[in-house]
Amino acid sequence: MADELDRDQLRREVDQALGHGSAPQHQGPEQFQMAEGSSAKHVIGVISGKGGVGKSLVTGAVATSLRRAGKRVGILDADITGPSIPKMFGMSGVHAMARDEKILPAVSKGGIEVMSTNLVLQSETDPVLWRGPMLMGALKQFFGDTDWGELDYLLVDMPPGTGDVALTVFQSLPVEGVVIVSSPQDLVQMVVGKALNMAAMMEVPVVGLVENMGYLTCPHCGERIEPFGPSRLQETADHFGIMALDQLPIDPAIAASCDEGDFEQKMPQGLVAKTIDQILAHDEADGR
Ligand SMILES: Nc1ncnc2c1ncn2[C@@H]1O[C@H](COP(=O)(O)OP(=O)(O)OP(=O)(O)O)[C@@H](O)[C@H]1O
Repeated sequence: MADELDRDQLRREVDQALGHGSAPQHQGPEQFQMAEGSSAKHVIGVISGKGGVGKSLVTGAVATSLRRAGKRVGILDADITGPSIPKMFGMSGVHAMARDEKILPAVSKGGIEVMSTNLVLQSETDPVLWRGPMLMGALKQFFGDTDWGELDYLLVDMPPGTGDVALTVFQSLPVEGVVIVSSPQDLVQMVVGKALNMAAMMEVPVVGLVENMGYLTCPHCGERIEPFGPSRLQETADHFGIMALDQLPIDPAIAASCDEGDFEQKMPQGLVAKTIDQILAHDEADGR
């Protein structure tokens, strides 16, 4: 018994020494705040069950479409170890500046504000060899120490999968909805279920499902070719009880404009029309 008491006493001392003293055991995750003078009416995440399915492309397309619709738009590139947004928006070699202890986001030609690891690295080919706490610190700074100004939409390009940073985005940023991006193979393999489960567990509503690279149009005869078979977008969306949004083709011109940095200028009109309708409908329903 005496031994038991000693152990309790020891635990209290250890807790106190570690600063856990009398703090409640379950305080919940830290909520990141935007810097003074900055705000976002809507924070929307773009997620995927695995990498390389076109999540950044869809983030960029949604941002470009909202900007073309006259909205004030920012992109927080939370894909911290594999950022691809700056290149797409012609910001290769651009470095974020600081003013009054705040980071100034880079601004695209069309007026989209961007914050990304690539804007703070010496060179965009430098590998990001950061461990968990640094990744979280970067995310917190990108959200909270950046001079975003007053945004209508802050889009968050999430890291692929369901790792630490993705969970932190869900827990610490006021994400009001997520767009899920998938490839035709994901729909077959139900990889999309992983992303959906993460959103459900974090209690974040799903805007809908986008299928990328499901078909291509023959450049000679205009025929629609479906290399992976007929689309399963609607079937999968129905299965999970979410909305089927856009189907994006495999388009070499899109890939080229992402590489050349003029995606914003060259993006075909209506590429993510259903997604935008859905996002704006929510905006109108809010009366904002
Ligand atoms: N519909 C498409 N047509 C042509 N190329 C595409 C299409 N979608 C994506 N790509 C190309 O595929 C590559 C990967 O796309 P993207 O970076 O958007 O994927 P991601 O899911 O964000 O990847 P990661 O998970 O690694 O961040 C890019 O080079 C992009 O230009």
